[in-house]
Amino acid sequence: MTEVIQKTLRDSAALRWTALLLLALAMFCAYIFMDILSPIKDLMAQAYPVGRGWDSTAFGTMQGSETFLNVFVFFLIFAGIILDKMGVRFTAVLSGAVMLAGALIKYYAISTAFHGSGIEVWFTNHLNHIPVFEQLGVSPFYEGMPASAKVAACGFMIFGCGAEMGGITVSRGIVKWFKGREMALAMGSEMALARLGVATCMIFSPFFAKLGGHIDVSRSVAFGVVLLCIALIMFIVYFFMDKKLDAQTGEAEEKDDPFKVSDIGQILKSSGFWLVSLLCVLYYSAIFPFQKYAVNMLQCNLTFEPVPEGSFWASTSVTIIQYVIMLIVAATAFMFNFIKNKPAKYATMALSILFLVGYCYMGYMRQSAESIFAVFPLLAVGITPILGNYVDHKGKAASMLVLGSLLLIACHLTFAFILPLFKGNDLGGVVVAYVTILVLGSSFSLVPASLWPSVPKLVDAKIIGSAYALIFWIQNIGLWLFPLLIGKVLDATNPGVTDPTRLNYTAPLLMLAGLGVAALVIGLILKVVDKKKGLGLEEPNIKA
Ligand SMILES: NCCCC[C@H](NC(=O)[C@@H](N)CCCCN)C(=O)O
Repeated sequence: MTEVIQKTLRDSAALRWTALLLLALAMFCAYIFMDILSPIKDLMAQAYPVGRGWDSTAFGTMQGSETFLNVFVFFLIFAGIILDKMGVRFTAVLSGAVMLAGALIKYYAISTAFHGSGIEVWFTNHLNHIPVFEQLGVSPFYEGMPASAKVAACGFMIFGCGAEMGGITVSRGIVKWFKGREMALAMGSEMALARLGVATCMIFSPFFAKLGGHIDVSRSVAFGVVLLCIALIMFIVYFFMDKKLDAQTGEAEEKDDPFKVSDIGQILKSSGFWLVSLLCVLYYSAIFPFQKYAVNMLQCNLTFEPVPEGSFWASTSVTIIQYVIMLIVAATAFMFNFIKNKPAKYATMALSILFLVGYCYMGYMRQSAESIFAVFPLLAVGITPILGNYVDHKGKAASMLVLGSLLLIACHLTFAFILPLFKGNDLGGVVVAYVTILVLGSSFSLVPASLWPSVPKLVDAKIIGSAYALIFWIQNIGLWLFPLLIGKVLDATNPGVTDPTRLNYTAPLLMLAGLGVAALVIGLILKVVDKKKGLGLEEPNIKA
């Protein structure tokens, strides 16, 4: 008698990768919105109608608001509980709707309709002091903050809740569909698409703001809002796939064996969980906050020759060509994971490296810090899935965390002490900058590709959502604190410097290298604990 094996959606590679694509595309859109105003800080500083009159403090306060509710109102903890109680599909759609609601508020604050409205008058006169937060010294607004920045910050806080909720939901969704299969490759691919989102935003936000020769900053935000509508649609389509999967497996995770708040105690008792969380906050605090200052750090340490107006290197078409090259690098690097034939595999890799070199050359010819730093997310796009694939088949996640921290330290020290030696040496400085950024990009692939897929090895599947939420919450404290600290250290170590391209970045870079040292120590302890307790972090995800 032939046995009939019941196949579910996740047994089909095409369908589980489709589920991943839906989740990853939604996060791609979310990452674009996260940084939508970052590349147009200079435009936002100009007076209305070109910009909105935001000085650096207003801009920085608005940018920092993304993590505010997650950290200080513990929203992420609630998000984790919602995820464990309600399941992946419900939370995915909820996070998409919350992101969109926050984004619409931010769009309204920056639109021309807000200017001169009653709401603008109200916000100008209110919310300058919020006693409960002021006592903690963490007020989200300040006296004199432009009303548009305040309302945009409110929207961004709400968006941040949705985005981080989306982040933990997607992680849990990937565990649900890929556990025991190519889980790290799937997580690596999702993060690669997120990095592509950052690069897309860096290129297209200024493009939309300046479209047609007439500056309108709200167009950039509108572009982000449209993408978040697409993100919500992706989550809704995923909802139906996930529902079908549960119907097939009969898992109904939210009904059987329901989550209890007391389960969180179980997570907190795991030493592996604490070590991974600490490593996460230390490592990411030396990366994401640095990303916000990196362009300025390069401007301070490199010498750029202005590119003549009207030349090819100053044109819009070069932006588009660079973006297309970026997509080719990403696509060829991704294909590398799936090609079995060895010569074809290495030919694809060579092609990817060739286009990467072309991309770097274009960055150099454009003579701007932004175009040089744009290679940072690109390298992560290319190699995060490759490293994820390695973790799936060979393991070694804890060793990769140690190596990633070592590279992080080396890069920040190079930026602090070696790069300034090349000031005035155009080509030498750019080569040192590119090599260091590329090494930092490898580190930024090693750690995420090994850290996130390790979490399911540390806690029970039933409470994985809360575990991811707790890690994100701890990480968000660092993401809120370190951009502020970098600014303060910069001010303290550069008294009287008024030219923003002449700042000395040694002290903040040393602080970031210090975070790397702490992450390295935690990584080494994690390796010891892993061996002693048999956590399985060095083991492959796919057992032959
Ligand atoms: N499925 C998501 C895995 C985590 C990816 C990770 N993102 C984060 O850690 C976010 N909490 C922080 C995003 C902050 C951006 N402003 C990543 O490596 O991107």
